[in-house]
Amino acid sequence: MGQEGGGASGRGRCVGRPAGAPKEDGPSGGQFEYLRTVAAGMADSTEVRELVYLVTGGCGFLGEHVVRMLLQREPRLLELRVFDLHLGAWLEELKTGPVQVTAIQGDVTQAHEVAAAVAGAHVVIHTAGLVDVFGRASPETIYEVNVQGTKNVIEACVQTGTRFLVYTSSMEVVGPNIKGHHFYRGNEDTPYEAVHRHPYPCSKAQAERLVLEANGRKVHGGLPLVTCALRPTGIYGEGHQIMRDFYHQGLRLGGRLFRTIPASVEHGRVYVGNVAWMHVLVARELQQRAALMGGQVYFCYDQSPYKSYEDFNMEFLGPCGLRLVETRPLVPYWLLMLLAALNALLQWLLRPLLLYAPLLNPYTLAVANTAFTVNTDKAQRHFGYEPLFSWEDSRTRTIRWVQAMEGSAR
Ligand SMILES: NC(=O)C1=CN([C@@H]2O[C@H](COP(=O)(O)OP(=O)(O)OC[C@H]3O[C@@H](n4cnc5c(N)ncnc54)[C@H](O)[C@@H]3O)[C@@H](O)[C@H]2O)C=CC1
Ligand SMILES: C[C@@H](CO)CCC[C@@H](C)[C@H]1CC[C@H]2[C@@H]3[C@H](O)CC4=CC(=O)CC[C@]4(C)[C@H]3CC[C@]12C
Repeated sequence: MGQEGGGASGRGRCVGRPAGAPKEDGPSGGQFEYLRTVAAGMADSTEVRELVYLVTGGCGFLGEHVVRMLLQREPRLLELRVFDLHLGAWLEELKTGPVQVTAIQGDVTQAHEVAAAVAGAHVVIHTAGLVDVFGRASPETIYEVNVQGTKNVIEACVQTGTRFLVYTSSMEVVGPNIKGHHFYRGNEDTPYEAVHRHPYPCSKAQAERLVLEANGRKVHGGLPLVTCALRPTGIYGEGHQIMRDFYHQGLRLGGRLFRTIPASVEHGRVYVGNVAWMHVLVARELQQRAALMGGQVYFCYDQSPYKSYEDFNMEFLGPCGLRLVETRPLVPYWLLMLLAALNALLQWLLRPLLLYAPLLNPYTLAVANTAFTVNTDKAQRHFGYEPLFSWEDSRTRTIRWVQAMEGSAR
């Protein structure tokens, strides 16, 4: 097996043991024009339908796009199992096509529920997770879902004989680290001190390590388990809850957003449709190129431009009437740090009464102010990945989604 994982290979360190608490509902899916088109254009091929796929977290922001992309672009699909704590009503519309779509309401922290869902599947795409950097979940459950949940998925594959496992990891497995080191146009082999303290990156790093270390384990039936991990940078597109939060914040402030991050601090972003496509492609090619791809990590990338987080968001929010005030942050960084700390204190004080989880907290401020961009072609070299959606297409689709939200916001 080709070992390319080196510096940024996720052999990171976590300071302190992470743990977590239940996550809020992910955004309901189904209302995006592209996704409806994808569903309508379900794969129609002469290939034999014989494969069973399971997507955990299949009703989440990314999960929904993966589910729909599989239906459109995996012609060998016989059954698609969608496993999630919160099932979306939109799943019903997918049950009219040639693929059997099985909705399974379940919890990845419950090993028996995972084993029942995995049994008989040829491929598992594990996207389920608590994506929380806002303090909504206590550390214990972040660990429970992201690490123990992943252990349950791995053991279910081994016990039931499922041989192919794709894990949705994250750029956060690498960085930004707690020292604020910039990661500039890095790749999967770039040396970087991946040291974390926050429960979310710690849990993702531990889960990724478990998945990669499971590669080659014998599953029921004696054949080896083949695993790999995909590391998206900041995903954007139809259904992105944080983009929705920024939009509504701008509406509340009279159409203005106030810059808090220097324009020079570039943050990697990738369109959700391209991330979904990479999941579909890697799951297919993993079956053909196990020796090369097994145990590997791949950053998710496309032609989305390198910009600061706020400037990138304005590519979509600007055409929808919002304006980013000032070309440089209005308030000094030390004052932002103070405000972020006050938000964290308020969250702690109010927790017995209500959940106060603003976008600005010490962790999000530090991450947003640390450049992290990737420049790699490993996915292209290993399994022929090319983005399915151009930057222009990704931008147009996202703008249309915000505009559709605008209609509902009036
Ligand atoms: N959103 C982003 O920018 C990025 C996300 N990722 C990863 O992508 C994956 C999906 O993230 P998103 O779609 O953004 O999040 P999301 O919160 O929209 O989707 C996560 C899904 O997992 C489900 N889930 C949560 N706990 C569960 C449990 N105990 N049992 C079963 N299902 C459970 C949720 O109900 C939800 O549908 C996550 O693993 C995340 O770490 C990685 C890089 C960037
Ligand atoms: C100064 C604050 C208020 O203006 C910061 C506002 C932006 C932040 C909310 C985001 C900046 C960077 C984002 C993270 C990044 O894209 C990497 C991620 C990877 C994941 O796996 C999950 C999401 C996230 C942690 C993402 C979350 C939001 C930001 C911190």
